[in-house]
Amino acid sequence: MTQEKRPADLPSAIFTSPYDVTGTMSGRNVLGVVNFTTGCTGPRVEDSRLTVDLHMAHRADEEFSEVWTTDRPVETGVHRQAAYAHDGEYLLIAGRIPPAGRYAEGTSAAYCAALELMEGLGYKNCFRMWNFVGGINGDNADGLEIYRDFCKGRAEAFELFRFGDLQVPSATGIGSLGGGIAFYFLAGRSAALTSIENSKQVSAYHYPEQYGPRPPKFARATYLSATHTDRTGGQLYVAGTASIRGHETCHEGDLVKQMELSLENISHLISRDNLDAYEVDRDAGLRDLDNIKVYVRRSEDVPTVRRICSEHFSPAASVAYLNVDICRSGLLVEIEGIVF
Ligand SMILES: C=C(O[C@@H]1C=C(C(=O)O)C=C[C@H]1O)C(=O)O
Repeated sequence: MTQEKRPADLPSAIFTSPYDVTGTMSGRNVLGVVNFTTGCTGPRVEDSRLTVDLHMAHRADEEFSEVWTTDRPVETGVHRQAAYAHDGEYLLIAGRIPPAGRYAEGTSAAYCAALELMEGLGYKNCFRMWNFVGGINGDNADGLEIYRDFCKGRAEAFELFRFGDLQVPSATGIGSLGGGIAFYFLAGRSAALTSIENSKQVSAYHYPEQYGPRPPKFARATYLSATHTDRTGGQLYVAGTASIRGHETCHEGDLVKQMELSLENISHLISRDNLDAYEVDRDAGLRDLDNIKVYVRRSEDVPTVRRICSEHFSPAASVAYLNVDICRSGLLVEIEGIVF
């Protein structure tokens, strides 16, 4: 971990054992604890701490917690079904849509509640969203794939909030082992953000209709900095990235090639070549990534995925492997991370 390098005015998170959350805080305040665990419960404020349980682990030995911390004092609260915590500069908000036959309406309502709260408290710059979708590749009650159903609801909520495509945050939309759909968002008050696309991929919000009635609305990455003029010292939040070129799934059935293309997509995304177009003066690489989550569809692929990751990521980086389904049934692996 490279926590000491992080500017105090930008958010930071670490991965830790769920049994050691308090021990690893070194005097910082906790904005929220996201548990990747063996069951899903609604987000809540527990011991004045925002706590989220996501059903993303098959066994106790796979569990971990992602802990967001801050130097500033934290306030927590509950708004409709969402629970949140904020420190005057950053807000973490989490919600959940319980298991249902259809998700678009519930997603739109839950997203609207969260966006409404963000707007009301003045955290208008949402820079990262994570979505955990139970039965992601299964069908809803109308025969529409659950991921596509979710995308429909999300697009509707963004429309209601007049959230333009160029403002969408980077995101992850990934399978979970149960519990309906759970999500958490990060938003800033005064921090500046730039949405970044990958010049080698079609923007997700422009995917053609073959992938569902409404496209997935997210950016490939967001650059978050204390001010608009800071084009060097900010953070890069890399969205869940898979073996997709243009808008097409590549290398179906070939794990190693999918890993290579996913890594290549991230390399290009955070390289000077791609960032130049956004006036972000950075040339980052895979070795700069931290808080990496690697989603692997087939459990038997995990050892190979681990080996390939160890060849590309810094040995100091935190990397979590999660054995869950991925938004397109042809995808075997997906990777996200943060350049702090
Ligand atoms: C892998 C892709 O999409 C996935 C789905 C996302 C979503 O719907 O929010 C975001 C990133 C990925 O987790 C992709 O389309 O490239």
